Amino acid sequence: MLSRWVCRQHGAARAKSALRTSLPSSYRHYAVVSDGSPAAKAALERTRNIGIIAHIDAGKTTTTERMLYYSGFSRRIGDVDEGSTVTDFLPAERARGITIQSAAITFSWPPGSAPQNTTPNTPKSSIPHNINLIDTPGHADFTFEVLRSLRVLDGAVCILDGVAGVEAQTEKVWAQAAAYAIPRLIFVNKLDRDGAAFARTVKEIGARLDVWPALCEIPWWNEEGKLVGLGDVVGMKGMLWKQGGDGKEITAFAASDLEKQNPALAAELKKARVALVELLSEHDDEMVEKYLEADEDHLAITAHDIIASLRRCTLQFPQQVAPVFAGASFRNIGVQPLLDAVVDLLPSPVERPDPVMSINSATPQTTLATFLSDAAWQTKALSKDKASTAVQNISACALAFKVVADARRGVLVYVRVYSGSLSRNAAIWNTNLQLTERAQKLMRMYANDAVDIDSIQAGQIGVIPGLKHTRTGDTLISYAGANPKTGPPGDVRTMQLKPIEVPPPVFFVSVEPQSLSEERTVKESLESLLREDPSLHVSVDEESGQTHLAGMGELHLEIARDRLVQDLKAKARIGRIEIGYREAITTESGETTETYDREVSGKTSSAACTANVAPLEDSDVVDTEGDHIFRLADNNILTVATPTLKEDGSSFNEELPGLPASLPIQSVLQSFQTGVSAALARGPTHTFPVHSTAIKIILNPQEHVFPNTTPAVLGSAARLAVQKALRASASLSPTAMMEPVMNVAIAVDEQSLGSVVHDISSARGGNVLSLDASEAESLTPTNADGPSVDVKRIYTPPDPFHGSSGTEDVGTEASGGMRTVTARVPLKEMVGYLKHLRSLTGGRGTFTMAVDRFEKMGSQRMKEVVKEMRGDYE
Ligand SMILES: Nc1nc2c(ncn2[C@@H]2O[C@H](COP(=O)(O)OP(=O)(O)OP(=O)(O)O)[C@@H](O)[C@H]2O)c(=O)[nH]1
Repeated sequence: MLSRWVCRQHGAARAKSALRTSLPSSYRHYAVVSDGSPAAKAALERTRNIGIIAHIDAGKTTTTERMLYYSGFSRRIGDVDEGSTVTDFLPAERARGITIQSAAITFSWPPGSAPQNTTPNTPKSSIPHNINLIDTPGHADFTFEVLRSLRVLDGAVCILDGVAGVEAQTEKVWAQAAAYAIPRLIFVNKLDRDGAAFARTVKEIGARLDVWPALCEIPWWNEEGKLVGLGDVVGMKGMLWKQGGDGKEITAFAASDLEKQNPALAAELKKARVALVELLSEHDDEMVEKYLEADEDHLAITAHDIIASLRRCTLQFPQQVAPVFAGASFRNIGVQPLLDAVVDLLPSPVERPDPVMSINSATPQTTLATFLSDAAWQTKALSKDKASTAVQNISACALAFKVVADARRGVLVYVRVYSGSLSRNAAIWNTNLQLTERAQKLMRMYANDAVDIDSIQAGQIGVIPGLKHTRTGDTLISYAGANPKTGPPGDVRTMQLKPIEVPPPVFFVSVEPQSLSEERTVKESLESLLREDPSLHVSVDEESGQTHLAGMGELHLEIARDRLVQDLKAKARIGRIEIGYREAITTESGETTETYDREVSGKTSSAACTANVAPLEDSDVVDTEGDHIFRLADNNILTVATPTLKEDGSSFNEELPGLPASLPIQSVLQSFQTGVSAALARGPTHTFPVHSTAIKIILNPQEHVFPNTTPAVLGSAARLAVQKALRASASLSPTAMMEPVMNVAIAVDEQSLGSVVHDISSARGGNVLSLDASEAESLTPTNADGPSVDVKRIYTPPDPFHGSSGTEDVGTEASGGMRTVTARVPLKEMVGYLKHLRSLTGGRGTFTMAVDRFEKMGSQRMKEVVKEMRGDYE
C-alpha cells in the first residue's frame, strides 16, 4: 500500500528518484470520455465518488484540505481556523468554521502520470484516478444535506476524533451510510492531541458502529508519546513523517530496518498483521486460501493479496469489516495512505448497485438498468415496440443532487449521471416538474473554481449552470427528439430516481419584506433558497398574509436567514426562531358544503365542494373502490370520493353528468390537493398547521360543477369547505395542540451521568429509554443484519501511557468513561440544551437529536405553552 508519495526510504530500500515536490502539470487534463468504448469503461473504473462523513469537528475539512494539497490541486494548505479552506467557501461557513453546504470537488490521485507497464498486480493506487469528493456537513441540522450527498456516493471515509472516539453524530451518519449500502473506510484523526486513545477508539468502532475494525495502520508514537508516523500493517513498513513539514517528506522503513530503528513497533506490527489476516480470513474465503498457500505464515502473504481481500470485505453488503487508518491531518500525518486506500479499497461507479426508480410516482418498483434494458414494460399510451424505442431514445438519466445559488456564476445544479452521457446543449426533461430546460453549459467543479466540459458520462458528477427550475432531488433525462412541451412519450416522462424523504420541519421564522416594493425580490430569494434546500419549507398564512420559513433546527434556520439576507440580498425582516407546533381536531365535523365564486376580468367562475374532517386513526382509512387517496404533509390523508364517476371522470349513469372536457380528472384532483393543503396550513384555534386529520371531499358533478367551473376554482371551493369543516369540528370539541418530540442520544462521562439523567427526566419532562451504547442502537440501527461484534476479540496496539492491549473491555473504562443516554424529550425542552449539557459535563457532553413524532400535549402543558406564547407576543 506504500506507494509513490513516500519520498525517502531508509537504508537498503532507499529509493533514488522518489522525491516528489513538484505539482502535477495540470489537474484540468482529465479525459472525459462520453462514448461506451473500452476507454470510457476504463475511465469509469478509475473514478471514485466519495464522501467524508463524521461528527462535527472531527476534522473533515482539515483532512480534505490536505487531500487537495497532496493531489496538487491546491498550492497551499488551507486552515479551517483561519477561514482559508477551499471547500468551506461560503462566508457563513468561513465565519463559523463549519461546513454547511457540501462542496463537490474533483481531483486526481495519485498525482502524476500512469506507470508505463501495468500488470494485474499493479496497485490501483499507483495509477491516477479521478476522485469526485463531496465534503458533507457534520451538524445534525444538516442531515438532509448528508443524505442528499450519500445518495450519489459510491464510498465514504468516516473520520473519527481520536480523543473523543465514536461520537453520537458518527453513529448516526454511519447508520445512514449503511442504509444506502455505502462501503466505508475509517480514519482515526487527531492522534497528535493529548489524550488521544487509538486503542479505545478502535474498540468503540466495534462496540458502537457494529463493524469489525481491520487495522491497516498502527500509530508510531515517540518516547514522549507524540505521534510521529505510522506502521503500515499491509505493506509491513514503518513510515516516519518529517516533523513540522508539509507532510510530503516521509521516510519509509522496511520491516528489517524497522527492527533496528524501533523494535517495539516492529514487534507490534507483526501482531497487527496476524490480527489482520485472522480477521480477513473470517470474512473472506480467498484469504483463507492465500493463508494456506503461504504455509500459514501471516507475514508471508503479499500486500497485494491483503489489499484484494480488504477490498472484497469492504464491498460486502452488509459491510462487516471496515478498514481503519490513522493519523493527524492537522500535523499532515497519514493523509496520503488514506488517499491510496480510497483508490485501492472503495468501489468505482461500475461496482455499485443499480439505483432504484419509480414510474408514475408509484412506490419504487424497479431499478434503472432493468427499466432501460427491459422492453417488456408497457403503458396504455404505447405499444411494446414504441415503448422499446422510447427507452432506447433516452441518452442520459441524471439526478440533480444539489442546487447552489453562486454569487458569481448564478444557479449551479450538481448532477450525477446514472446512465448514458449528458451532452452540452442537450434539452433536459425534468420528470418531477414535467418541463424541459437546456443544458447550455456543463462544468466540472474544483470547489469554487470551474472548468467547462462537453459531456458528463454515467458514473460522473458534474454541474449544469443556468437552469431556471430544477431543484435538489429532481430526476433529469435527456431524450432524443422529445417534444419540449410534453416531454418524452409514455412512462419515460414520469421515471424518477428514488427521492429522499424530508423529515417534518420543527422550527420556523416569519419573513416580512421591509417594504412593499421588496415583496417580489424576497419571494424570489425564498424560491431560490428552497431550490437549494428542500428541507426548508415556505408557507403563507392566507389570513395574516405572513410568510413562514420552516426548517429542521435552529442552526438550519440561522444559516437560511444569513443566506437570504447576506448572500441573496433579500431586504426582509426575519422574526425570531420559534417551535413549529401543530394542531389536531378531536371530533368529526360532519359534511359541510361551500360555494366559491371568482371574478377575473369580468368573467365569473364558480364551484361548490362538500367536505368532512375527522381525527385520523390509522384504522379509519378504508381504501374504497373509486376513491382517490392522497397522503398530505403532517400525517393528513385526503380521500376524494367520486361516487358517480368512473376512473376517467365520465359518469356511471347516463342520466347523471360526468366531468366536462374542460375539467380533466387529474387536474381536478391536483387542485383539490392544493386547496386542501392550503386549508390545513392554519388550524382553527391556534393557527398552527393541522396534523393527523382524515379529510374527505365528495365530488358530485351534478351538485359541485357549473358550466363556468375551472379546476382552480374547484380547489378554492375545497379550501373553503375544509376550513369550514375544521371550524365546525373545533366548535363541537376543542382542538389539541401537538408538539415535536425528539429522539435524543446524549454522550456523557460516567461522573455526569446522574445529573444529566435527572435533568432530562425531571426538569425537561423527558422519558429516558436507555443508559448505554448497546441499547441506544435501537435509535440508530447500524447493521441490522450485520455482525454482532465481540469487542474482546478486537486487536488493538497499546496506547502510550494507557497501557491498554487487545484484550481490554469497552465498558465504561475503555470508552473513556463515556455513556450514551437515549431519551424522548419534547423539542421545547431541548432548545439551548447544548450549553446546559456542557455546563453539566464540564464541556465533554455531546448530543444528537431527530424528530421522533408529533404528540398531543396534555391540557396543562398546552395552557403553559399558550400562555408563554401570548406573553411573548405582548
Ligand atoms: N490537533 C489536531 N487538531 C485538528 C486535527 N484535525 C482537525 N483539527 C482541528 O479541529 C477543528 C475542526 O476541524 P475541521 O476540519 O473544521 O472539522 P470538520 O469535521 O470539517 O467540522 P465541520 O465542518 O464543522 O463538521 C479545527 O480547529 C481543526 O484545526 C488534527 O489532526 N489534530
